[in-house]
Amino acid sequence: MGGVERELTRARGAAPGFKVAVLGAAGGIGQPLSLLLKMNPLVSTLHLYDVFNTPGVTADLSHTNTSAVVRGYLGKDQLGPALDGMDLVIIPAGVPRKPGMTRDDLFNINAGIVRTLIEGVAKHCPQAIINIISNPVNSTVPIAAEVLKIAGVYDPRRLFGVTTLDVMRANTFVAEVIGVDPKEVNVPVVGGHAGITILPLLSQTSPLFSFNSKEVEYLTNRIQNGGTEVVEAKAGTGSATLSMAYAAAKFGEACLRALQGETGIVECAYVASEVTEFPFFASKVRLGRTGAEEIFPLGPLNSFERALEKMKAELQGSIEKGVNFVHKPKSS
Ligand SMILES: NC(=O)C1=CN([C@@H]2O[C@H](COP(=O)(O)OP(=O)(O)OC[C@H]3O[C@@H](n4cnc5c(N)ncnc54)[C@H](O)[C@@H]3O)[C@@H](O)[C@H]2O)C=CC1
Ligand SMILES: O=C([O-])CC(=O)C(=O)O
Repeated sequence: MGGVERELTRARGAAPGFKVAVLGAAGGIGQPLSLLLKMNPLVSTLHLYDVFNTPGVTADLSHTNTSAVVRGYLGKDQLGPALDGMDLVIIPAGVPRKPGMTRDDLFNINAGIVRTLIEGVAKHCPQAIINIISNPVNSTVPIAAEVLKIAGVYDPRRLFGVTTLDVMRANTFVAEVIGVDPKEVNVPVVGGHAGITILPLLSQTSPLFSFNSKEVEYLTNRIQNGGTEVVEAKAGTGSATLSMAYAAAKFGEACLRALQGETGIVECAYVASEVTEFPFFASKVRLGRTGAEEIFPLGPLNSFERALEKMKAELQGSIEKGVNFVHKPKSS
């Protein structure tokens, strides 16, 4: 960067707003997510970190005439500067699924990536709100929690697994069935973010609607398998990127609005929780200046939804796998 550019960047860096880092910014989710964040007036500084192609993505994005200052960081030596002073860190780094794979099949690669990135967060911006997108979310969030605990900076209110795409899918598919604008629909989706751990509470859909058993079965299946629907349609080239970027931008914005002091913001997310027997569970969360300020109980469930038992082994197993990963000796 030349002297004049540096001066300009420095001057613009003083604009009010939040500092946001995207880790995995050059990827399928990272690029459109970074574009949406660059368009967000709440963001004053946007740091793009990846192990690949961030100079190109940064140069490209920096030509959009919105006020956020965008800076690129490439490779692990630049992780520290990418994270210094960030208010919000969004993590879509890691490999996506191919047809025939489960999210858990990504564990062997993505667990280590998330551990390293969270070690960076613990060191360089321990106060930041963290939004984890990298799969398997049911395990990567417990991994992050353990890493933050070891570093002595764990605040469970600040750590979120992003499940907004499950809610967006639920709202979209329910709106199709009842014939309304998806913007008017809100379906809480609880549990986790994989297969049967994704539990849409169709009995609590707003506006209230009474589905017959065929509709419940169809909607539950479609919401639980929404990710696989995209993986199969993309036929080996990846998983949901555009819808996920939109979902992550929405959830990130909700976190920033809450940090700014807006009240009454409620979103579903996968968080440390005492709402069920599971130490991590996705449910409705009230966001505030300190992160997840209130986790709502599940509310009245019908007999279909009460089948939490069905997800028990899978969710508990994924959580334990994440915790154990951090406590076993590093292989490299
Ligand atoms: N939570 C959710 O609802 C969803 C989660 N995902 C998950 O998001 C993740 C990313 O998906 P895509 O963007 O489609 O994948 P992608 O492969 O297109 O992009 C991933 C990016 O991460 C980068 N990366 C790899 N190792 C890294 C490291 N150590 N540090 C920083 N960056 C690193 C890669 O260079 C790449 O640019 C996958 O694990 C996928 O399963 C995808 C959709 C929805
Ligand atoms: O299905 C995948 O692998 C990606 C994902 O989590 C989703 O789209 O919900």
